[in-house]
Amino acid sequence: MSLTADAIWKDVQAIRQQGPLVHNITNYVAMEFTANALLAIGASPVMAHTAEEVREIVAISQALVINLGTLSPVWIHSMREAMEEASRRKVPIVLDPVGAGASRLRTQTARELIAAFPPRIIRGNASEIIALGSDEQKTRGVDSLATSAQAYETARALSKRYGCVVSVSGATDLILQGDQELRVSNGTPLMTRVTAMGCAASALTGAFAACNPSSLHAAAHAMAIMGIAGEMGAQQAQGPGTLPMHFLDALHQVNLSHIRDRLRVGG
Ligand SMILES: Nc1ncnc2c1ncn2[C@@H]1O[C@H](COP(=O)(O)OP(=O)(O)OP(=O)(O)O)[C@@H](O)[C@H]1O
Ligand SMILES: Cc1ncsc1CCO
Ligand SMILES: [Mg+2]
Repeated sequence: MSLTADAIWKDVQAIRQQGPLVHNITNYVAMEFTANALLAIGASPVMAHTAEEVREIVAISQALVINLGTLSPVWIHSMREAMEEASRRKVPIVLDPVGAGASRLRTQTARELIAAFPPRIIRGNASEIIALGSDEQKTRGVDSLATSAQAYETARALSKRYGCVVSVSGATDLILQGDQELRVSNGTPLMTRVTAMGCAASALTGAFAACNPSSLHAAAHAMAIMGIAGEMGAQQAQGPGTLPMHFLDALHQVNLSHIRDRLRVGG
C-alpha cells in the first residue's frame, strides 16, 4: 500500500475545487473549530442535529460525520435517522466514537450505531477503538490511554467485521482496511493539548471521503494533512492557545511542497 505526497495533494485540490458539503452531527465542544477546519481546507460544513431535518441535510451532502462527543437520547435518534438516510443514498459516513470506554452510554451507542449502519470509516483515538472491542478498556474521558499499536488487533477485527476502514490517531496514525495498512507519523504532541483536534481529524476525513472513492486513502490522506498542518501550525504557535489559529492558517495554505517536505509515512 502506498501513500504519496502527490496523491494527498490531488485530494486537497479536489476538495478546494469541489467544496464538498460535509454534514456534521458533532459535539458542543468541537462545533466551531470543526466548521473552521472544514472551511480552511476548502470544504463546506453544516452542523445539523435535529431529527426533523437531518434526512434533508444528508440528501444535499457529500459526506456525513457522526461524532458521539456530547451524546443524549435525542441526539442518538437523530444520528440513526441521518445514518439510515446516508446508507440508503450511499453518502460516505465517518463515525467518531468519542469517549467510548468512558461511559456505558458512549461505548454501547458507538457499537450499536456501527452495527446498524456500518460506516465507511471509523475514526477514533486508540482507547476508543479498543473499547469498541473490549469492556475492559477504559478511556480517560475523551483522551487516549493507549497507543495506536495497542489498538491494532481491535482495529483489524472491526474492519473485517464491518468491512470498513478504521483510522486510529496517535503519535503514529494507523489506518487499515482488512489486510491493507497505512501509517502516518506526522503531527506534534502539542495537538493533544488542544481540544477537538481529533474531532477535526474526523471531519476532514469526511471531506476527503467526499472526494476520494478509496476510503482507505481518503482516511490516510486526511490524517497526513492533519499532522502536517499541526506541525506547520506548531512552528508558529506559542502554545495551546495559539495553535488552533496557526493550524487553521496551515490548512488553508498547505501546498504540494509542504506535503513533500514533511510527509512521514510509516512509524
Ligand atoms: N503524541 C503525538 N504526537 C504527534 N501527533 C499526535 C500525537 N497524539 C496525537 N497526535 C495527532 O493529533 C491529532 C488528534 O489526535 P488525538 O489522538 O489526540 O485525537 P482525539 O483523542 O480523538 O482528540 P479529541 O477527542 O480531543 O478531539 C491527530 O492528527 C494525531 O495524529
Ligand atoms: C472535551 C470533550 N468532551 C466531550 S467532546 C469533547 C471534545 C473533544 O473530543
Ligand atoms: Mg476524539
